[in-house]
Amino acid sequence: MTTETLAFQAEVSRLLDIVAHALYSERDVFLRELISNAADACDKHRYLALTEPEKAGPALDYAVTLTADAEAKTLTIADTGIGMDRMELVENLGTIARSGTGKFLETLSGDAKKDFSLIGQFGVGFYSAFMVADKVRVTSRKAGAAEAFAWESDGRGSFTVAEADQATRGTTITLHLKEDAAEFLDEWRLKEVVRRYSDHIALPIKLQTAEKTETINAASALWTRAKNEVTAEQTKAFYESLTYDKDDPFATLHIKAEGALEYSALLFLPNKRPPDLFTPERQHRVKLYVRRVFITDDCKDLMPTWLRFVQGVVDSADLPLNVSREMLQNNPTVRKIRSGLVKKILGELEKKAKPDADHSAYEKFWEAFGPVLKEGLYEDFENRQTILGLTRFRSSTQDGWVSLADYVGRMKPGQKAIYTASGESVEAIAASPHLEGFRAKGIEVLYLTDPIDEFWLPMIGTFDEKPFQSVTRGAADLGEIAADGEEKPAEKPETTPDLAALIDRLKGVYGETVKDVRVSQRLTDSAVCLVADEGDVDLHLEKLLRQHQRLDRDAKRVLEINPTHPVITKLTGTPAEAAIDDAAWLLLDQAHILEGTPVRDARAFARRLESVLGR
Ligand SMILES: Nc1ncnc2c1ncn2[C@@H]1O[C@H](COP(=O)(O)OP(=O)(O)OP(=O)(O)O)[C@@H](O)[C@H]1O
Repeated sequence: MTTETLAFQAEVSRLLDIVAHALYSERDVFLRELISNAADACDKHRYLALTEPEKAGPALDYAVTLTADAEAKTLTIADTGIGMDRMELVENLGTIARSGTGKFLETLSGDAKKDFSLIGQFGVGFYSAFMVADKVRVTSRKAGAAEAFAWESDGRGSFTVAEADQATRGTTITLHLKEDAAEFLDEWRLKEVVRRYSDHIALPIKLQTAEKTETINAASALWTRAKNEVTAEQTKAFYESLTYDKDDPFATLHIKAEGALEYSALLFLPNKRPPDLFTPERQHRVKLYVRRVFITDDCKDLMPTWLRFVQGVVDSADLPLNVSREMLQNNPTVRKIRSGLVKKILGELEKKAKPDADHSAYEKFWEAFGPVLKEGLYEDFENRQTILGLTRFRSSTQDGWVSLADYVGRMKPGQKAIYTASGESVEAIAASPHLEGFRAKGIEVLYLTDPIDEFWLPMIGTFDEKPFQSVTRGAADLGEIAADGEEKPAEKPETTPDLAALIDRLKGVYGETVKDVRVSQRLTDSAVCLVADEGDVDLHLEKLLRQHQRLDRDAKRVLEINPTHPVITKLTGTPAEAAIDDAAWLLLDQAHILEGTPVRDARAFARRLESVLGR
């Protein structure tokens, strides 16, 4: 026999060090993690037996068996799942493959009592064994293999792997319990933990004692039972097992579809974001079962990416049991199920978003998942109008969140468009000069702060037949809208010959640097601002594209000037022959600064500023 000693990956060592020395708030979660791994391994084997029976080996009943040995002070968790070969033992139990562990470690640092209950969420659940054990031995025999291997470690930097004896397929984890973890030898304590965390596991969890072996969980798939046969506690425990969220979900959907398409589903809309919500994979988290047999948690077509926060299970009666992952791609049944689920989820959200429903609950949900749901505005043509109705915005005239219907109801006489302003934050947008004219007339502007907003907005065009109009693009025609308290819009002031002459002189100075110079209707306090011409890339989008190196040249902007501002009136009165170059360039630079983009030539800017100050 050869015993090989290997070092843990540095991140694992760090994690184990924290695990071993922490004070725990809920260390019984180790059992949930190990049982969940064991159940996953059985699910994987069941799928293998259906799709590649030649690799599966002999049939065995699927079960997870717990055995406590009071004398040896050990607790074992054994399964008849897919098992691991030598390489898998080393890779799965010695390294951390998934990202996000760093984040988990961060949540654990500091002196506070450690919350390990989230450990499984970060894909490192196995290591929670070291919360209760000072030595862990894993023996495993992979499906179809003749030999077995044993992995062993005290969690202090290294582990060993050697050949082992094991008569049948599967994995057995033996925990040598720490002195203070003897409670996990007690039959009642084990039963209580299993009932709390693992009752929903759809295969039997057995407790073996000297006298007898008994099944200690309900072992039936919750989602296939009738709604009235499932208690609120069972549903909640299932939700917690999926999300690690101890609070109630925002919404629960227990669906039973019958007729042309037969499936059941138990889906949850959570309140809190999972840590990987914005990773590039944008993977959803709904598991696919076929007649209670787990098939995959990676059926891309089952749920659109813009609903990737939905958690739960879908169980189809129409797909074949031996459906392969390839067959699930572009599968018409899966597509129909998805379309049904999306309708149900959106219907539920519409109920929750109704004006007479609990506002704060919907807004909390919106704050967590609004940016994801908005991806649907861009991606899902069919459901676009429904999603638009669910969308909430911050606004220039209201506290809290507003809907488009609210906005349209408040539009001013003469107002034709829904005005929007984009930026990094509500504060940054609120401070922008582009809003001055809107504010002066009491016209509401919706604030858009999510990067996705720049992408869906051009696709949408209108809501309730009102076009969307960015306050930083095009010529804002506020002249037709009456200010608060006024009957009619004020007459537009005529452009005086002096002002027209100033505009010509400015155009002459700027040459090709700007696209145009014109009188602004949106400025009341500031002297100048830059806007995007109709049809050009809007200002905020340009900034975003540049941050991602997706833009190689600057779009030319229109400079708007405020004819009532003292600086502009002074320039208007300046004799035509006087040079206004420095002032003109300083105004343009100022417009760039206000917009949050760098001045074009910092040295020239400084020189001009000094020269003006020195006069
Ligand atoms: N009983 C088992 N049988 C077979 N493989 C196992 C077993 N326990 C763990 N593994 C393997 O070890 C890997 C690591 O387990 P760990 O609990 O640390 O994370 P995970 O299970 O991948 O994450 P998550 O808990 O989010 O599913 C698993 O992905 C699985 O491949």
